[in-house]
Amino acid sequence: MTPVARISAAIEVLDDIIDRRRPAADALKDWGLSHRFAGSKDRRAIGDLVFDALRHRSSAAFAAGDENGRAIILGLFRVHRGLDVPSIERLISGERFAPLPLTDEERAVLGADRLAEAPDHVRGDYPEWLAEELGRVFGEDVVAEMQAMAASAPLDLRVNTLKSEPDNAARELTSELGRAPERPALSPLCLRLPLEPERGEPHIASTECFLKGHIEIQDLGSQLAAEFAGARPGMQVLDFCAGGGGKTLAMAPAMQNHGQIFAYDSDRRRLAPIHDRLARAGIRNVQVRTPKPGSDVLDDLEKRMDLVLVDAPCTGTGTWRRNPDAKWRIRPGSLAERQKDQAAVIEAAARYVKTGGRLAYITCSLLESENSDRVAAFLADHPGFEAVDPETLVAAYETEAMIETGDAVRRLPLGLMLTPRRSGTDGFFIAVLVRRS
Ligand SMILES: C[S@@+](CC[C@H](N)C(=O)[O-])C[C@H]1O[C@@H](n2cnc3c(N)ncnc32)[C@H](O)[C@@H]1O
Repeated sequence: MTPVARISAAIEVLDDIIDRRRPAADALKDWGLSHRFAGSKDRRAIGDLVFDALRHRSSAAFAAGDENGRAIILGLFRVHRGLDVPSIERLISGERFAPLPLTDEERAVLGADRLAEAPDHVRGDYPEWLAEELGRVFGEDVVAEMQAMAASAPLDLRVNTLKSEPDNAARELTSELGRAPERPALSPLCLRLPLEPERGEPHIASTECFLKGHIEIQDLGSQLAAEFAGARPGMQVLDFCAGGGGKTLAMAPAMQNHGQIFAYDSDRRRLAPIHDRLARAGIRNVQVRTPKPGSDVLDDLEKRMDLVLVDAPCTGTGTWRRNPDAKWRIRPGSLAERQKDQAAVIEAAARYVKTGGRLAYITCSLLESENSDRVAAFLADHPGFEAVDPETLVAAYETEAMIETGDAVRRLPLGLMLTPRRSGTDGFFIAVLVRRS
């Protein structure tokens, strides 16, 4: 396909997403099935353009004066790819399968550079109904924070210190991929591969480095959230919402395979991939507790844990860089559902914390109604728990990792927040509570 035919295809897919409220992945898959002549490079280029358009959907539509697929693509070129109107005209006209040439009206709107007058939620590309929530956490930084959330994300890897160490893993990866990973200052264990649209995402899962368990794919924010929880050698730890095991796999090396992690999730299908991942990583101190109907598989752990990690189900607003479709699909009803889940999950998890033990509450959400409010509500009902001062959490990590985090980690009254703008990570919230009685 010619580049301009790919633009037409992206417009078609976007219209399908918008008109039929379809998930982007489904619309792209269907387009591929009905256009079998398109090769893998075409599909990747069309997918990249569609996802980029979704990242900037609101600002691009505003700049082009309409909300359909064509307007969003035109606005994207104008505002986010820096093309002036004559360049856009040249880009889309003249060939077979090209979008129709610009109309006079489109030319005028695109040329007017109206975006500076747009409301915050348009300039920051987030849903209007979340303006109050996001304003509450970010105040006057809301547009800058959300613009950073609208950028695309790099691919982060965590070095598994049970099997390798950062310099070796970086060398190994460089020789396998033909490019050197970056080393983000916030963690000695993170290797980062910035996105290279021309080459596409490297297929990490087929590298020797990955297959031998030297590295894991994990956003730096998720790595840091596990670090702040503070798992140490010899501890008894319950990962209460273990899912596919991202946090368990990060905590086990921090415990140097000493002590015990119990990995549990109420959904056995989500837990399933953890077995292979543990084996590949050479982890020996994890017991997976798969739920069984009619039996309490955590019964013996009550009030025995040094650390209980609650990586709570949430709206995932902190992961919009990777999943821009989700930001336009989230509804108030789903936020309310998640808040109920969070209250239930933190309550259920607390019974396993021993006196003097810690309860770490983590979300990949930016919304205080899923973060500090949930922690505050729990503390109000459970006077035996108190929040660890966020400054203390940062200081402990800095000592352990031998780095200074500066302003990259934001201190909220009850916990820490990571964001793309500050920490160059997905958005995460982490609070740690201690059980005093
Ligand atoms: C954010 S995901 C966990 C991700 C995982 N910790 C990781 O790092 O890969 C939240 C998990 O909570 C689980 N969950 C939801 N409600 C739960 C409950 N009441 N008890 C235990 N797990 C629950 C979900 O099945 C889901 O896997």
